[in-house]
Amino acid sequence: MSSEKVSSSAATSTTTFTPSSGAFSPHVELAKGVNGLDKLVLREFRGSSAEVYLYGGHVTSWKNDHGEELLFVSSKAIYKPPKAIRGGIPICFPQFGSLGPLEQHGFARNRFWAVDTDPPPFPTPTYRAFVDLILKPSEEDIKIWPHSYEFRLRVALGPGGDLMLTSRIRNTNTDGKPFTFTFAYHTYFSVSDISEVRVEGLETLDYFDNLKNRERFTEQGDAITFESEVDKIYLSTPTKIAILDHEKKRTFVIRKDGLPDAVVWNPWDKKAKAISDFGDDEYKHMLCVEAAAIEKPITLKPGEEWKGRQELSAVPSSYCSGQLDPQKVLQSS
Ligand SMILES: O=P(O)(O)OC[C@H]1O[C@@H](O)[C@H](O)[C@@H](O)[C@@H]1O
Repeated sequence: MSSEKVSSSAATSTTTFTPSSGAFSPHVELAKGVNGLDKLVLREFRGSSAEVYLYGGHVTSWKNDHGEELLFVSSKAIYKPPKAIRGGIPICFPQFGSLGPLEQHGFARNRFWAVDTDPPPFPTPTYRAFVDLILKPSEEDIKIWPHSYEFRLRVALGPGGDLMLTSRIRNTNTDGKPFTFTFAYHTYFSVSDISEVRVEGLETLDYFDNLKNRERFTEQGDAITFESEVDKIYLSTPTKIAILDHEKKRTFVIRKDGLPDAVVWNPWDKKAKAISDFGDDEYKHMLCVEAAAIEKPITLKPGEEWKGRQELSAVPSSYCSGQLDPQKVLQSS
């Protein structure tokens, strides 16, 4: 199946540790971030980089080989529990949004993850710059979501600067019980001006509109552009979605696997003012396009594992010289 559920009764052994400098490859460095929080900095030799906080297993920076930041992080972001960091790539698990009894977007984004020193083998190519993190429930977590799991997150930077996130979630319940979850990579892309941006790949699809009691609608045939608040969950989306930033002459391409849905969110001016860790005008410079599994929640029996992957590329303007042709971007492999 596309979400790559793998059944296995083999017990997995995990070693986690609090990182110290020198524990990683030359492409990965442990550093102190805001408020003294641990972060891992990934660097590729051409100059691209990424940063991941252990708090939230949260990617907060992705830069191309010119050192340009490709993700949006709010100037008002609070790097402190229980608030998730506003921007970058929060992980929504085990619940997307308010679609269940847990706190909004679940708790993975405001827990401290650990470095996984001995992850099970990866089916995807191993890049030089990568880090493996793991989240397991604490006793407190089990009180609010009574399940045992291992959530492994690999963050990898490709030689050309592509950013890959792979999540592997395994049910390790010993009581024989399955569990069910929804999931999203809540990626905040940095854009020059939201009014100049369009999204390709979601035309004609059905979506739930969060601003209209999650009623179901069908998108028109045109590329999606922005002139007011948007909060939609597109269903059964293609494996590639493109975000075209005309002013920056840059196209982001999202490739995804195991994540059929895509959330598109921009709070616009009024909602922006109501979000305490978000600047009043910052909505102009961000767009969330979130690879997700929401409409059909994932159920895992004990021993089963689910995998969900997203790969982000930023195609520079020269590549799209003249007119941007999203179809070519979408059709290329
Ligand atoms: O403020 P939060 O909890 O990070 O959520 C931000 C937004 O996240 C989006 O994914 C949701 O669709 C929105 O409804 C929500 O407002």
